[in-house]
Amino acid sequence: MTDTIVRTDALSKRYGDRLAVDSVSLTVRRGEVYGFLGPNGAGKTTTLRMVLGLVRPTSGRAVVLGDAPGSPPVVARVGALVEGPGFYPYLSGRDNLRVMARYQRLDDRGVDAVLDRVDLRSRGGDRYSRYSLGMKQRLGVAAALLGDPDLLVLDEPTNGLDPAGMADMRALLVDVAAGGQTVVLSSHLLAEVQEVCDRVGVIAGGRLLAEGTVAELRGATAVLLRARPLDLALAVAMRVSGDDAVEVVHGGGDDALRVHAGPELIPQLTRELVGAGVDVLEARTVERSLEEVFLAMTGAPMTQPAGSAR
Ligand SMILES: Nc1ncnc2c1ncn2[C@@H]1O[C@H](COP(=O)(O)OP(=O)(O)OP(=O)(O)O)[C@@H](O)[C@H]1O
Repeated sequence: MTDTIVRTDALSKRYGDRLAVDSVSLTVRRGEVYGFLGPNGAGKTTTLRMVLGLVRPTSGRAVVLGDAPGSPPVVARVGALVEGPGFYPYLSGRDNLRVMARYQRLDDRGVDAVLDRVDLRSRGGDRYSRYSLGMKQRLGVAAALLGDPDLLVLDEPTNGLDPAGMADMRALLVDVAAGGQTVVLSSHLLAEVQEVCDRVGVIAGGRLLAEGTVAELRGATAVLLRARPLDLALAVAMRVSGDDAVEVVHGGGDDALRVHAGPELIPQLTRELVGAGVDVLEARTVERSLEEVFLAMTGAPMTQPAGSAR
């Protein structure tokens, strides 16, 4: 069995003169939670739709579970939540899933199992229209889990959820991946992707800008140093770690040094600084957030203005 669950090669989609997805080549491996991250309009949904066989690529191709997207053997092994699922408001969550199970020629027994997995069993008899948004989203994941698929594709599964609902959803996705299923989710929320995903693909303007683990994308850690006097500290830090490895960072009237080095340099740095008569107020390691990484890659902030998320 191959360990590559999804592979796209130069996958592109053009709508009129707009290239919605521009030569995206990504790889999703078995058992991981893969985050497809980008601002609204970046091309996430279109890419996921091509991976699901719902949209035909203009050029390039996708291979899913070793086969063409949308082919019957692949469809049977993929569960998806792309755009709101069509649930009947007046039926209970359980009955909605029963309808879907029948539609997929699955027997009813799996219904309670998936309700259990999304922690909705005790509320399975309630009408869908009475569910909170978080419960509705979890029911959507339950529907995608029917038939025990190898791959779960979720478009913005936490969109619109409150922090508690997001935390529930994250825990659910980690649990799904721990059970051996592969999860691909899209999101425009960096913090969320940072917390839950093993690997991330960053997309903007239809192009895949980077792909890797969160740690790889953030790059090496740095040491943040608050010391006085700063100019003497700068000279010492440059002597210890090289001229190019030190920069002055300005923040709220409290300038500090950022030294591009790992935590193993902190003892030597502080020793030399103190030896040179510098007062060391703080020395700690810092990692770039994905937000900073995104900014460095695109020159534009990732965060959307409030209310612009769909
Ligand atoms: N059916 C379509 N016809 C024309 N243009 C489309 C169509 N679907 C998407 N687009 C355009 O393609 C671009 C990418 O859209 P897409 O929905 O894939 O982005 P996204 O990253 O999923 O964003 P969002 O989070 O807002 O859904 C957008 O500019 C969008 O307007």
